Amino acid sequence: MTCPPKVRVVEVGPRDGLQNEKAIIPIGTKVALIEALVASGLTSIEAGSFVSTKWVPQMADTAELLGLLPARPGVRYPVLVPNLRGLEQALATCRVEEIAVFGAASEAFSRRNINCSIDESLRRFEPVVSSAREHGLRVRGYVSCVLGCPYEGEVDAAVVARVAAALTGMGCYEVSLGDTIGTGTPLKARRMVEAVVAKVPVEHLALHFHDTYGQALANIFACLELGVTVIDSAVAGLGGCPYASGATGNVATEDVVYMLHGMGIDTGLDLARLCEAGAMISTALGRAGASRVAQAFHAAPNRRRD
Ligand SMILES: CC(=O)SCCNC(=O)CCNC(=O)[C@H](O)C(C)(C)COP(=O)(O)OP(=O)(O)OC[C@H]1O[C@@H](n2cnc3c(N)ncnc32)[C@H](O)[C@@H]1OP(=O)(O)O
Ligand SMILES: CC(=O)CC(=O)O
Repeated sequence: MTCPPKVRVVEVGPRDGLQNEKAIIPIGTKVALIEALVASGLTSIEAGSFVSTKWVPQMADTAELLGLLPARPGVRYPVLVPNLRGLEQALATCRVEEIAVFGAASEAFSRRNINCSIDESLRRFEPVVSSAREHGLRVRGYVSCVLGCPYEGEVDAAVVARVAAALTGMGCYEVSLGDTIGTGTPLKARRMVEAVVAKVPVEHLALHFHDTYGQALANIFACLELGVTVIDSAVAGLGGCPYASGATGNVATEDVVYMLHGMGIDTGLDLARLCEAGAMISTALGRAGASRVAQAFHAAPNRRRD
């Protein structure tokens, strides 16, 4: 098997991980989490979203949060932006270097999540992407429901490829492929990425897999061989989507990094510190983290963690 020598991990815990928490998380806890993630070597940490605070109240403090994060050369705190209003808010913080627009490969999910059809969403994103780029921001794109939809079931990989190509075409430097409800399995994931790679160069793709059915690591493994070198994950396996009932968290960053390091793939990350960040937020949330690697290290504290 040929795998990339190096993989970039994009941490989405503070946004995707926390957006679905019922109790409002104190801003100090979010800052402490992000600081702990920075200490582990992460350089791309998705910090929040500029979306309707009625729809996702947990992200209502995003502007204030960004203002509390020290600027660090080489570290970015991307935010989700669904429309021009969100972009204005992001630009007003003077802290945002990168935004992400987020579409879907399922009509029903698109309507529930952002209240418009797939084509309407792409039309809506175009001025957001061009204006963001004019302001010097990097823009990432997401496609949700790439391996299944909570409302429609099966999703056609050709639609995933079409949406990913549209996002790339309008100027997204990278498109992250979201298995929002974690129903994917390895061969299906591989075939989906192959369909996308026929339209978007693999260097512009990232994997964003949720672990609802415990398949995320296997799915990532299956896609690494295709040349994908960017993986989204959330420390302690935090997460879920408010519009995908029953979906659990993202694949845990600790588990991804353990697997990659075990395969000789460099991430530049400190696994022990990632476990500390995961323990910190799990304690704050009052529950055990979902990372199997962190649990194993906790049970055998003298084992090497690199
Ligand atoms: C897979 C994932 O995890 S994706 C991430 C989770 N999902 C999300 O974050 C999506 C949340 N969805 C939303 O916020 C909404 O669907 C939107 C804003 C994208 C679109 O909603 P629409 O109702 O079509 O927008 P519309 O322009 O009509 O505005 C509706 C309300 O939202 C407000 N609004 C619109 N855009 C924004 C924004 N970017 N930030 C804050 N408020 C906004 C409007 O002011 C209006 O408020 P009001 O009801 O008090 O008058
Ligand atoms: C925007 C996202 O969070 C992507 C997904 O999980 O579908």
